[in-house]
Amino acid sequence: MARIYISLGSNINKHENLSKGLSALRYYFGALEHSSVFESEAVGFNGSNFYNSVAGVDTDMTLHQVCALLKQIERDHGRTPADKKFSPRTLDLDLLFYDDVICDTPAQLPRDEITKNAFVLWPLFEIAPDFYHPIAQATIAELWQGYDKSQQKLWKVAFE
Ligand SMILES: Nc1ncnc2c1ncn2[C@@H]1O[C@H](COP(=O)(O)OP(=O)(O)OP(=O)(O)O)[C@@H](O)[C@H]1O
Ligand SMILES: Nc1nc2c(c(=O)[nH]1)N=C(CO)CN2
Repeated sequence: MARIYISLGSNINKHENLSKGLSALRYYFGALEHSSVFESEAVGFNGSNFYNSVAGVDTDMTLHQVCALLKQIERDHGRTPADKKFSPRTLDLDLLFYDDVICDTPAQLPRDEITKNAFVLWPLFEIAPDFYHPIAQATIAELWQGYDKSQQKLWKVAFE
C-alpha cells in the first residue's frame, strides 16, 4: 500500500471540473481525503483564476498505474496532449508524492511545485502537515511555515 497525494487544478468551468475530478478520483481510488478548494490568480500566464485542491489516498496501484490513470482522467475531462504548459486547462492532475519515492520517470517525484506554489503547499498542509518531504528533509508543516506567503494570494472558496 502506498500513500499518494494528487494536486487538482482547473481554470475552465472550474467549479464543475474540480468537482468532477474529485468524483473521478473517488471512483478509481475509493474514499479519499481532500483539502478545501482554493481560488487564486493564474501563475505564469494571463488567464482566468484557478480552483485548486489536493487529495490523498492509500493505493495498491503501482506508480506507473497511477500516472497512466491520472492522464486518462485528464483526457476524459477534455485535456488534449497539445495543451501547452502555461495555458488554460479543464483539469490538471499532478502526482505530488508516491510514498517517499524520489524519481524522474514516469513522473518527477516529489513534484518540485510542492515547495514553489502556495496553491499546492497550502492545501497539502491542510491534509498532510506531518508528511515528510524526502528531498527538502522537512515536514509539510515546516515547509508551509517557512514559505513566503506574500508571493501568491489565494483564498478558500465555498464548495460542494
Ligand atoms: N509528478 C507528475 N505528475 C504528473 N505528470 C508528471 C509528473 N512529473 C512529470 N510528469 C509528466 O510531465 C508531463 C507534462 O506535465 P506537466 O504537469 O509538467 O505539464 P502540464 O500538465 O502541461 O502542466 P502542469 O504543470 O499544469 O501539470 C506529463 O504529461 C507527465 O508525463
Ligand atoms: N493558480 C494557479 N496557477 C497555475 C496553475 C494552477 O493550478 N493554479 N497551473 C499551471 C499549470 O501547471 C499554471 N498556473
